[in-house]
Amino acid sequence: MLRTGANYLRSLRDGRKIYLGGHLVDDVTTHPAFRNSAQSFARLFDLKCNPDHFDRLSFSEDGQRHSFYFKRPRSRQDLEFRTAGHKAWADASYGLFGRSPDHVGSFITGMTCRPEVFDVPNHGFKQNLLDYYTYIRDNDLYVSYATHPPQGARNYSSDAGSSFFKSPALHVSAMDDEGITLHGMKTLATGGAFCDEIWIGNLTPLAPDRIKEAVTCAVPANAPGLSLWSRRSMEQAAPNTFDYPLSSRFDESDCMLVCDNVKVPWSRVFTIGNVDLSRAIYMETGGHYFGNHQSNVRFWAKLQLIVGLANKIAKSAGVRGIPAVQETLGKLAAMEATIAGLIAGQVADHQPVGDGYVVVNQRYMYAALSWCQDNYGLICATVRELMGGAIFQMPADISIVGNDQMNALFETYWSTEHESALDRMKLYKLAWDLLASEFGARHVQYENFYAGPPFLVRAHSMRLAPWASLDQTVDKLMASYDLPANSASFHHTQQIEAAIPAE
Ligand SMILES: Cc1cc2nc3c(=O)[nH]c(=O)nc-3n(C[C@H](O)[C@H](O)[C@H](O)COP(=O)(O)OP(=O)(O)OC[C@H]3O[C@@H](n4cnc5c(N)ncnc54)[C@H](O)[C@@H]3O)c2cc1C
Repeated sequence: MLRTGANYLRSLRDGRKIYLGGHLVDDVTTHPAFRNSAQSFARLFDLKCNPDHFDRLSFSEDGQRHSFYFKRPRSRQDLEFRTAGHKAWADASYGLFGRSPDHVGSFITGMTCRPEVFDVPNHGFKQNLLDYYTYIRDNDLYVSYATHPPQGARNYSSDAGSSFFKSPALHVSAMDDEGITLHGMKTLATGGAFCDEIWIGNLTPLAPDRIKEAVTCAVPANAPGLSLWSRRSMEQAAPNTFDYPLSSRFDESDCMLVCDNVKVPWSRVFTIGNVDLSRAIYMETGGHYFGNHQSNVRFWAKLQLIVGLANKIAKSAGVRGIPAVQETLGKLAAMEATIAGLIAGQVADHQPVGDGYVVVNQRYMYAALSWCQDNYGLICATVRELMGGAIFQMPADISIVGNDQMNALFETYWSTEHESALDRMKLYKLAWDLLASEFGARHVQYENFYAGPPFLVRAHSMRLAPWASLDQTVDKLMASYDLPANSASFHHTQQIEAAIPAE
């Protein structure tokens, strides 16, 4: 089934508990902190149902139509289909929704490509995963995830054996025949305000004694006892769309997940009590690779917006003909081509996974992730430098057009030969919102941390690098030469010099 935007919006009115400071949000589809962004998510759902995009954004299986990211790929063509779907969706939201439904949806799809990893004695976790995949696929559900302990948690001893578990980190506080009970806090469900379901897990490695935290499960966003503590809403802080075109419409939300005796039936539990397995399920299946490939594609869409903006800014400022500026634009264009190439390479050099499935090239995917982490801040700083002081030369806000006399002066003095004053203001307001506003600053932080801190992302490249073959390259070169022909006399001279006492 493919859900329409209207159907999706209706399902968000489900009594979920979202706190904005001390205020309980009654309905995210109408609340000024969330309503425009909810509409932007709804448009993604509508795009899938649009006949023009039908074949690109959905596929048929088991007699039903499904969203593209639920496709389990068996060939390069299948991978290309998935990548094109991610790109079309990311283009529709300009790469600004990091956790669009195809992110965690891809993680879960990737896990089902090697479900035997979930197979542990006395539990039906493998079947639970496959059933959950079918459930979210057939109902076209949007899943977000919270997979890290809260920062404060590392200062507590886990005290796993005691009945009183001191850490604030989310953990299993009880279990019975029906299922498990969750208590505590988890970091950080981006999209939490807008999703149907939340996947709870562990992408940060857990210390061996933190067994109670080693749980993987899924809960509906309106589960009794679950609350989402949202950061400040940038949508609400934006006075209008002209001055803040992105904050006002693409604020995807980041929420801490707080569980107060949340009951989870066994059918929604995927790992429990196994510290290593709770993390291995992502890396030893297709999960981490499909999910983060989506992130690479989404980044590419955002970079295309940024590089396009840089070009327009250079034209608007009348500096595009200057060689140094052209060099800067060339550097940005090369960066855009780099990420495009890294994405294409992942598909071209795909790898087998599980029983007949394929996954994007794992090393290239992590290389792209690492490259994005290293370069996003630099890219933003480069374009901000191109902007000069433009934003501060503009009137405070769009209310200028409401004053005829002032507006006439504005158009007289601020227009250029090729651009109206209003068009210039529109361009710079957009650039500022993307690169420098609170929304822009959040994106810098997002690109640096959403896949875990940089040292953890680099650890994946360390883990997968073909060290033996890299060493062999060095060995081969070193074996191609030896001691100099006159080495005997060379050593003799050295020995004599060493034997002479220093004065
Ligand atoms: C905007 C945003 C959105 C996010 N969305 C999600 C989401 O949807 N789902 C989700 O699960 N998570 C999400 N995250 C959480 C993200 O994965 C974590 O922020 C990340 O794992 C870092 O954890 P932390 O914030 O607790 O920082 P910490 O782990 O406390 O790190 C703080 C600093 O210390 C450094 N540091 C810590 N330990 C080490 C070490 N051993 N060696 C070297 N340096 C170290 C880090 O690199 C960092 O610079 C999001 C984060 C951000 C910022």
